[in-house]
Amino acid sequence: MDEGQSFNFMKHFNNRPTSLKVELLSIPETNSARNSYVQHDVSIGEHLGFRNLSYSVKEGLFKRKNKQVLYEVNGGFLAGEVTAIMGPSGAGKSTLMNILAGYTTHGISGELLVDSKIRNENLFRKQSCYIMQDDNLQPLLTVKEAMGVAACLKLGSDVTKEERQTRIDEILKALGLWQCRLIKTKSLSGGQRKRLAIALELLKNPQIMFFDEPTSGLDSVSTKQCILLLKQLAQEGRTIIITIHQPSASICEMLDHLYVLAEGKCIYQGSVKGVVPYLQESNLFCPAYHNPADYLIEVAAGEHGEYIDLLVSRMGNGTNHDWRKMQIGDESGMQSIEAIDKMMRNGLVTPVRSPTSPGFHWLDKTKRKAKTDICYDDHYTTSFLNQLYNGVIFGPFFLLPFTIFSGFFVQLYDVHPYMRWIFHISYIKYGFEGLMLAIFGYDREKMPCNADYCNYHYPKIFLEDVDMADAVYSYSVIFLLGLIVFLRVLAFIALYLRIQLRR
Ligand SMILES: Nc1ncnc2c1ncn2[C@@H]1O[C@H](COP(=O)(O)OP(=O)(O)OP(=O)(O)O)[C@@H](O)[C@H]1O
Repeated sequence: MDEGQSFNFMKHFNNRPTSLKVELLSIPETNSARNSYVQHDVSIGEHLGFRNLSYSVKEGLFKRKNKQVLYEVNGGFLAGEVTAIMGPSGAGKSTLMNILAGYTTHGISGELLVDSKIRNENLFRKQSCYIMQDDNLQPLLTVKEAMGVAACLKLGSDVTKEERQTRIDEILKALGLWQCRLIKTKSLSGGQRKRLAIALELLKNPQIMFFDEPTSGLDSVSTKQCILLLKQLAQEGRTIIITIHQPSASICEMLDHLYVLAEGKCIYQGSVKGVVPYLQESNLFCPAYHNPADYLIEVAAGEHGEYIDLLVSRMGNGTNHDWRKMQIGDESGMQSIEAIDKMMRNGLVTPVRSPTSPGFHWLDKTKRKAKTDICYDDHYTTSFLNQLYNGVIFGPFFLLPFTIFSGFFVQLYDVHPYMRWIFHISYIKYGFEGLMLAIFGYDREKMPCNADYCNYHYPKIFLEDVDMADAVYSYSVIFLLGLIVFLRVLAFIALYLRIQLRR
């Protein structure tokens, strides 16, 4: 988070003392804290929910006019996830957040739920915290003093001084604030201030944490680390809800769940992966290279036409949870990971190091792509280069020389001897040769000819003409299989080196 100081706080955070880890409330097995590939069944896994939630305020002279801000919105946020409430300015994000956090209590109708039961507001206040944009830190206190004051106020009298101190130390170390414990809060950087605000709240170990614009005022690196920290908090079983303005694509990918408001209604709730296909079904096509979150906000702001009512009705104003199911990784990825998981359990496959090791990744990729790699265009666009736009640029570069020197356009003895080697490594040549031999080779009988003379009446003549009379089918098969193995090994080495370099 903070430049210059290599806190490496995420490492500390992962090794957090068990005292800071939350005993899950009654969060059912479906929560994603344990497995991001699990498909969620909101009806049983919902931690924080709201039904038909409306909010209106009185405004105008003598407060006679009624202004509706939220219109019977519904939603459910799971423990173990980071949920981002998004929407254009004035959509009702802060209003919804304030209601959910229990800050706004008047002018509301509808139900607020915890674990699918009407929530007890007193209990909820103890279980939750709200971290505002403005952190309100006392400028003249040091980090440790600020924690000490907060601990005296938040922890009950049954907690001894020593226990308080231990807890403070643990939290400061876990959040990478230990090195700056003696620094006055006014001298902290933006990222450190944000972490201190979280540290203060962690003293009472809340189950549900609300953050109003946690990334505002942070640079991109600090923003990323802030979201990572929130993800870690979520992975310990907490329900994390944030409001965020136009997250970058990389930040967006880190969010588990989006809840998007437009004009006080819900136009989308679901995974980040679901945004593009969801909009496509309403004929809203997010341009390539455009951040889907930005596009969604543009749609919510009405920049692409009158779609809000349609999206609200498709989303059932927040009752539709279908788009939650599109989790990280496409379905084929999920299936292959599940298959490899199964193989590992059965002892058929042993990972090189851990499920995130290059061996695992390579094996997974190999398995996932095995069926489609036979087709070369898929190979160069998705498997080899992995990105469509890279494929468009580099694909022809790799494909064209091998196509030209495949034996279809020019033949071996027609080209300069210096260039003949390309024939011998052209996978298209071997594919083409194998195909031709399978069709016309092996003493195939004469082909039908209705004219007086057919040059290729005898398939052998055709093979001689295309310079394949001496070609051997098994060589083609061996070359192509060898190439697949070679590329796979190369991919493994590349992945391995990449991971080694990162360490
Ligand atoms: N107490 C209030 N009195 C009058 N209008 C209000 C009140 N609270 C909210 N509103 C109105 O409700 C609408 C939604 O406000 P809210 O602050 O929730 O929007 P927002 O999505 O958080 O916007 P921003 O991103 O700009 O903060 C706005 O038009 C706002 O003026």
